[in-house]
Amino acid sequence: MASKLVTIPSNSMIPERDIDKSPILECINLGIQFGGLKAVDDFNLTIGRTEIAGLIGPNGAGKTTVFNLLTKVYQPTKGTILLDGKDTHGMNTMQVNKAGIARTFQNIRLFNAMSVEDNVKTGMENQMSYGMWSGIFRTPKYWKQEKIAHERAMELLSIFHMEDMAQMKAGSLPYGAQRRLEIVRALATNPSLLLLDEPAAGMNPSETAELMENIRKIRDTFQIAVLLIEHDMNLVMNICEGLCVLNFGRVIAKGTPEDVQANPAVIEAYLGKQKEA
Ligand SMILES: Nc1ncnc2c1ncn2[C@@H]1O[C@H](COP(=O)(O)OP(=O)(O)OP(=O)(O)O)[C@@H](O)[C@H]1O
Repeated sequence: MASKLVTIPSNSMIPERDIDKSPILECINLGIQFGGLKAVDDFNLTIGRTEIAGLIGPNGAGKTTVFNLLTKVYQPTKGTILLDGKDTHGMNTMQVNKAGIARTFQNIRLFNAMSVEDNVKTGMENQMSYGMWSGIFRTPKYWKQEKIAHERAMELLSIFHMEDMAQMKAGSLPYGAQRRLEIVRALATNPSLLLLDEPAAGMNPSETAELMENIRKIRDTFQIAVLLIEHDMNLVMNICEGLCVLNFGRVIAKGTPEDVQANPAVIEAYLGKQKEA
């Protein structure tokens, strides 16, 4: 047990139950520079296999840039990202998704003209093994995989009680349901780490409360890790087991929500500003 503990960085936020397992994500001295701007610098973060972690900080702190680095929208200028112990260097967005990272976006990005079910199925494309010809000629292999995809899509939609919406156009859903659909689509890729970029943005308090329950349910059901960016402090403090606070691209605090809330640097950089608002 002691030797396993040595591999976990002392300042990590990993919860007790994950401490004897290898972390799902390790960012080591990660950084990216845009011209003269170090948008993210010396970013170190370790996430446990079933941890719900939060990435917070003021506007422009570098949170979404971290997500873009993890998902290879941007290649880091320096540092290393280990996903389940494997270096993701050189991977592209599709490859890193196949390796286990899925995300949602700050601004909803659904295929509005497609049905809810088909939106979910787009998340499964990585796992489909029938070729173009099977698709065109609708071979038995195609229908078999379609049946499996349909059942899986309905099962995932049921997490959010959205089965009845399966045939509706995604663009016609109410706002909160569109946000939930984005999460379902991300889950359809079978991730081991789910990145949620401001999942509660634009939601009313009861939708936010339901979202919190659903994030916990996702973690418990699929035994995966969740890293979320969120400005809703109530949600963050309630649901996250560990928090990492960014300011001007650098980590200024890490720890439990209680530790972070009491940290003077955080109060000044972020929470203080919120209180004044
Ligand atoms: N492609 C890019 N080119 C140049 N600068 C960029 C690029 N992407 C991000 N930045 C800059 O990097 C910094 C961090 O931006 P980022 O969007 O990651 O912040 P954030 O913490 O997610 O902010 P918010 O909470 O407002 O979404 C900002 O100064 C932003 O202007």
